[in-house]
Amino acid sequence: MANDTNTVRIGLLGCGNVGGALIPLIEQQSDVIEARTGIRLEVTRVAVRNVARDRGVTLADGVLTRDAMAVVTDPDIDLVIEVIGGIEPARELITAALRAGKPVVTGNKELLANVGHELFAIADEAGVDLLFEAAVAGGIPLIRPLRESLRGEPVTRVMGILNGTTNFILTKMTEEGAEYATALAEAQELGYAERDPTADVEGYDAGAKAAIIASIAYGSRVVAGDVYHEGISAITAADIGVASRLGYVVKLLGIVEQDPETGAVAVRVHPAMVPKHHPLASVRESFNAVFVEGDAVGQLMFYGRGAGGAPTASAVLGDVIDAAVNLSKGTHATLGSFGRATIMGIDETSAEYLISLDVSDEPGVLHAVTGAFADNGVSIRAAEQEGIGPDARLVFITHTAREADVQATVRSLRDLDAVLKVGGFIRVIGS
Ligand SMILES: NC(=O)C1=CN([C@@H]2O[C@H](COP(=O)(O)OP(=O)(O)OC[C@H]3O[C@@H](n4cnc5c(N)ncnc54)[C@H](O)[C@@H]3O)[C@@H](O)[C@H]2O)C=CC1
Ligand SMILES: N[C@@H](CC=O)C(=O)O
Ligand code: NA
Repeated sequence: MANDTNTVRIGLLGCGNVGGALIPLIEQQSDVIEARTGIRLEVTRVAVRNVARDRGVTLADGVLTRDAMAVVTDPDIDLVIEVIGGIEPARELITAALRAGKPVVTGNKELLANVGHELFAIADEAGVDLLFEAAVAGGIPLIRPLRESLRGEPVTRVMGILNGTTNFILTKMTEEGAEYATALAEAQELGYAERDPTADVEGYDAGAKAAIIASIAYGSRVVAGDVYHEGISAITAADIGVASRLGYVVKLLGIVEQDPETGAVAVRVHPAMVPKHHPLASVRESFNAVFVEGDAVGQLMFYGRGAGGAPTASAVLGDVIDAAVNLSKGTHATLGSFGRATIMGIDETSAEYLISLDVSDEPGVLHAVTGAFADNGVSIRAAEQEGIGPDARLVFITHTAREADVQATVRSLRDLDAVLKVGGFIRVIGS
């Protein structure tokens, strides 16, 4: 912080969807922020990859540079915001900023879910903030409630829609019959998707967010590699149609649970059929929603814009103000020290399952198929036949069953001569 003024001079790394929305927001709010905190925020330097690009924000001469490390090490910079994304050079830049005693605000879930523990240790050692509300569920305040308000809560489960891009795609496919590729292109155009949208559609982005949530909710370190994930790229219009006919919508869910006896943590991301009456079913477009369930507090739901430049910039700015106030007082927030979590694999989790089968039209098929379920200890809650003759398809929904048993059932079904194809396999959550 400049010695003789109340101005906190910000070095902004990245000026894309988020950085580009943050600059005008800071300009618009700076008088209010100063009146409330006594601190004036000033975006002093901005690092981007391509300085020639028109990014729709007006910056004074000399503010833009391609050299992000020069911004971090500039003695005129008090606080650093990282909205570049990816592991490197973000990791190197944040490390350098923290070691120089500069608080950092980031929206980079990929980085935090992989090497967050290393960066938090450096921040603690340096006695400065590393804040990241924007990294999980964009503009929704979730990290602060989890780490502050719910600190003493025995959290049993956190479950939610954690990726705006995939929720946008699924909404367009469900409501408008849009093609997957067209809906993805629109999400990219609207600034929701990651630079490489594979992270969104294959569940890595939601997985990174789920790992961060698990670490904070259970106070033990969960990393991206611990998360089981399936994305939405294999979801077809037919899957969405079957789900709809049966009274469900398809959502990409992140689920974080702890075994109350062993303390082991299971973190998974996969498409799921959610009953139409469930609150998560009504979460549309780029909105996110996160259910937190605790023994004492019961059920909480956090809802709002999980992606997009302006909502994410809002979360970044909240952190920037906190970090600036802490800097002026010589204090900082701390996450505490996290040991490594014991991880429970997907095999040990439970859900209901929809399994659909293309079968041959011959006597005894139903008997053989239901036998495969029974042999593996999986009980059937509902069954129906779609079509007749050679096009017949059997659709089953199980009672709650262990994933390992259901996977064994699917293997048994594939071994049956009468089963031509296991055409659909999707977990059912929230019944
Ligand atoms: N877009 C969204 O809805 C959300 C994004 N985030 C996160 O915020 C971060 C930024 O996201 P977006 O703004 O959407 O990305 P973007 O791709 O639109 O912008 C990235 C910016 O970083 C700059 N950049 C890239 N490499 C650089 C380098 N080596 N040196 C200097 N500048 C460099 C680019 O020139 C660009 O200005 C990512 O970590 C993302 O996961 C988090 C929540 C929501
Ligand atoms: N690509 C992400 C952006 C916010 O985290 C998403 O679609 O949710
Ligand atoms: Na958030």
